[in-house]
Amino acid sequence: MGSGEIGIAASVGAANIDVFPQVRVAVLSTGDEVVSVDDELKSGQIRDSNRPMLLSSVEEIGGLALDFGIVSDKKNETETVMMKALHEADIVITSGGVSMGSLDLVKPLLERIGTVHFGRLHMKPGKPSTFATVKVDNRTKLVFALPGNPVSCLVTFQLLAKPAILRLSGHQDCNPPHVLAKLSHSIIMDPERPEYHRATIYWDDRAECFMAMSTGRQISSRLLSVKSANALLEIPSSRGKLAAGSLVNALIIRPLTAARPTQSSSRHRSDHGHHGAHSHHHEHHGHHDHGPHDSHGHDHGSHGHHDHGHHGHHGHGHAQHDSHDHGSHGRHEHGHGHGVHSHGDHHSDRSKSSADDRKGDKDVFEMRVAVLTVSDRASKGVYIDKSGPAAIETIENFFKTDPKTRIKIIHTKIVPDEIEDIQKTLIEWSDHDCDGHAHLILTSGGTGFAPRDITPEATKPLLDKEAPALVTAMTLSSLKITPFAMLSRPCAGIRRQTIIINLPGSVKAVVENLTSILTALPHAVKLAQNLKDNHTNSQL
Ligand SMILES: Nc1nc2c(c(=O)[nH]1)N[C@H]1C(S)=C(S)[C@@H](COP(=O)(O)OP(=O)(O)OC[C@H]3O[C@@H](n4cnc5c(N)ncnc54)[C@H](O)[C@@H]3O)O[C@H]1N2
Ligand code: MOO
Repeated sequence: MGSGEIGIAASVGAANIDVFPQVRVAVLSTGDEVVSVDDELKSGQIRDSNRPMLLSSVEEIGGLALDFGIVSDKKNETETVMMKALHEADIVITSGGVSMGSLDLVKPLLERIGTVHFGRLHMKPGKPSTFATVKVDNRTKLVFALPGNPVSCLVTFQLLAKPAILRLSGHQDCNPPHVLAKLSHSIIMDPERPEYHRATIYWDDRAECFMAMSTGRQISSRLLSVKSANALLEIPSSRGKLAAGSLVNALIIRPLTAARPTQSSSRHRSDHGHHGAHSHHHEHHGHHDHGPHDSHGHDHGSHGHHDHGHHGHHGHGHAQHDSHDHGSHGRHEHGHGHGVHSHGDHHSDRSKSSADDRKGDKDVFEMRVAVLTVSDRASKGVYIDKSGPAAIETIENFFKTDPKTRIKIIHTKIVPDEIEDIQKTLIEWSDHDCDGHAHLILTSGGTGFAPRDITPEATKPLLDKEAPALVTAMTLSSLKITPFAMLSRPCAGIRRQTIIINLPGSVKAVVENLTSILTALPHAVKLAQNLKDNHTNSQL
């Protein structure tokens, strides 16, 4: 009952009315690596964000939340706590321990004590979500065993557990309400699973429609992707992108507010405003639908958690492992306040102010980047080089809102597909002995199968160490977009203190390949310079 209904009851003299009892929901976290928020965090451990998140989600919708704490990955302990929870609650919600690892004990336990109705869902995030019923004292109890990844946990709570709690609380309409919303930017779809993409929905007075703005990188360990999210966009599984301006179904998970979202969590969104119906809010800046503007959580996303997945539920190491990979993303959150503003906003003003904010900050790392375009025709002026500028735009955009990294383009050059020209330039840019060497050299072009494509052959002999995983990362992400990615033969590695990375020649491929590795580069560059990098939080 809301206040209106209470008023009606009062107006007819109904001082006492029959209501449904509060639904009792037990919440527990599983995992040896998981520690409570007030415990000291040791190496290999991760703070329990799921339990506080689930407890408050239950209370938000009127349930009675019962805290059953953290259960270690021991068979007996899991069973004892589960049985206690089942006795005391109508619904038990667990998180973690439901994928395929040898320590993922929850599913086998549920199979033993009850009926598992589903143990996997074709959705992203939330694939290992499990639902079971268990008969206790002749009453049927519901168990939602949700994935451990915090974002997956919250999303599946919204989609699976919340409707059940509402139903048992007596609500008739239990599914999340939905509206159609227009994407304020493009989104790269997941070729395998339909995705519930976290977004902020707001009404646009001028366009007279709801707009949906992604919360940024969608990897399921990154809790910042649920910050300020009031909707889950239903993104179909397919190849390619859903263009800016597309209408999507948005499931509302939190009340809409009157405030237009500020540009928050993602670098990917920094220039989206100019797409589609939303264009009047921004000064145009000439960027178009390139990769870095997409919200393409799945590229990173799937790598991240599938990797963990293969190790199953052996928590140790994950948290630490994660922190390098994902940690750097947290920094991008500082974009707050830049972005979707009212009329007359100057993009250039925004970049200036964010650059100014960072000026003089000792923590800011200035990454010296050099870009070499390798192309016979561009070097002769037969066509204008677009790939070099695309690489520059991609890297600059990516780090624009990163308070800790500033990009300085120190050289650009176009050379023909000649080993000698390429090597001469790479040596010059990396061997400059005083502080002037490039931290990062990106080459574009000459990585294919054509007879003149020799950039990798020119690069390889100059490297002191190869970095094949950078190439793997690029290949894996590009293969999701096109099978022709396998026809690129880049190499990457370190010469002295300079990281050199070959990128393919086409603008699209440059953007896609570069985007897939940028997140790791500041850390890589600092390591190559022998500089310390800070420890970061894997859930941010
Ligand atoms: N062989 C397969 N492996 C995995 C699959 C699969 O289908 N086959 N699915 C992957 C997907 S998708 C997900 S999601 C994860 C979920 O696995 P679990 O539910 O078993 O979760 P854990 O391994 O226990 O944890 C995953 C991740 O989350 C961290 N975690 C766990 N609990 C908490 C908590 N309370 N608060 C914060 N963070 C938590 C944990 O440390 C891990 O890093 O499985 C994939 N694998
Ligand atoms: O399905 Mo997992 O829940 O993608 O992260």
